[in-house]
Amino acid sequence: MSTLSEAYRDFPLHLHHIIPLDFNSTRAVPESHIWPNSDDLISSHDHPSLPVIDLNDPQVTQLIGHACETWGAFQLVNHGIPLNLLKDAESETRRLFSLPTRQKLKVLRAPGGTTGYGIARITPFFAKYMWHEGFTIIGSPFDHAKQLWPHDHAQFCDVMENYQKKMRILAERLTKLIFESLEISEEELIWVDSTTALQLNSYPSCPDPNRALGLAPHTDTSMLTILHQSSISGLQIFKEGVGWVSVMPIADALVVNVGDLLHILSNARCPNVLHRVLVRERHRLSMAVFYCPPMDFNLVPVAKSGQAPKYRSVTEKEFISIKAKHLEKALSFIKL
Ligand SMILES: O=C(O)CCC(=O)C(=O)O
Ligand SMILES: [Fe+2]
Repeated sequence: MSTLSEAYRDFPLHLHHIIPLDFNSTRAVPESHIWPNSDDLISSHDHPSLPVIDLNDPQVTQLIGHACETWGAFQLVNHGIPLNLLKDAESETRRLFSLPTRQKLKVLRAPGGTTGYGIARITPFFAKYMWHEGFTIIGSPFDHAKQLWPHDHAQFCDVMENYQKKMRILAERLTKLIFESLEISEEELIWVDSTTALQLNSYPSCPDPNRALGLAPHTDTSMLTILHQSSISGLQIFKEGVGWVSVMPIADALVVNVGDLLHILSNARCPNVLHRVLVRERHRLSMAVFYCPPMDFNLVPVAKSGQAPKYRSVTEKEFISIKAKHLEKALSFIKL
C-alpha cells in the first residue's frame, strides 16, 4: 500500500523551504517575514461564531452535519478524549519547541520526507515566510525523539502515540456521524488502514504581530482535521459572505474542520474550509491530527439525488500529488 511519504517523495523541497528562522535570536521581524496588506490581519469581533457542539447531544448527527455543510468546521466539547492527555500532549509539544535551535535541527525534515522538524509544506507557494515552526509525526516518533532527548524520550513517545490512537478513534466516530447525516453509505467507510498524521505547530512570540502571519490561508489535505489549540487565539476561518472569523479558544474543546477529501467525497456539499493563523506577542501552540483514508482509496463524489457529480473520481494519492504541485488550484484539475 502506498503511503503519504511516497506521495511526497516526488516533490522534494529546497532546504530554505524547510529550515525555520532561529526565533530565539530574532529581535525584529525580518523583511522576508513581513506580509503585505497587513490591515487585513487586524481582527474584528462583530461576526457570528463557529458552532460549538456537544458530542453527547441527542441531536448530534444533525448538528454536526449542519455545521459541516454550512461552516465546514465546528468546535467539539465532551469529545471523550481524556483531558490529562490533551494537557500532557501540549506540555510535550512545548518541551520540544523549547529546545535550542541546534537541537531541533538534528531532526530536520528530509527534502523529500514527511516527518520531523520544519516549516509548513505550503511555504513554496507564497512570496513571504510564515512565523511558524512545526514537527510532523506519523506513527511512532521514536527515531526523532531519541535524537532530541537521548535519555529522556519515553514520555514524549508514549504521549504522542496515545494521542494519535485516541484521535483516530474520535475521527472515525465523527466521520461515521457525518456520513450518516449526508446519507453517504457506510460501505464507503470500510477502510482497513486509515492514516493519521500529527502536526505540532509553534508560533513563537512575535515582536510585530500585525505584520507577520503564522500560517497563510490554506485548506487541509485530509478527510477531517481535529485540532487542539492552546489558550492563545490566532486561528481564523473564512466564511463565504462574512469574511475571516476567529475561532476563540474554549478550554478543552477541539476544533474539527472539513478537509479536501471530504469536500470531494460529499460532492462539494461540505466546504473544505479555508483557514489561516495570526500571530501574537505570546507564544502559541497547536496540535492538528489529519485523518485520511488509505492512499489508494478512490474518492467517488456522492451526489444528492438529482444532482450531478461536481468532480471526477480520483484516488487520494493522485489528489495529494496534484495538490503538492498546485495547492489551492488542485480542485480545478478534477472539476467536471
Ligand atoms: O494552529 C492552528 O490553529 C491551525 C493549524 C493548521 O491549520 C494546520 O496545521 O494545518
Ligand atoms: Fe490547516
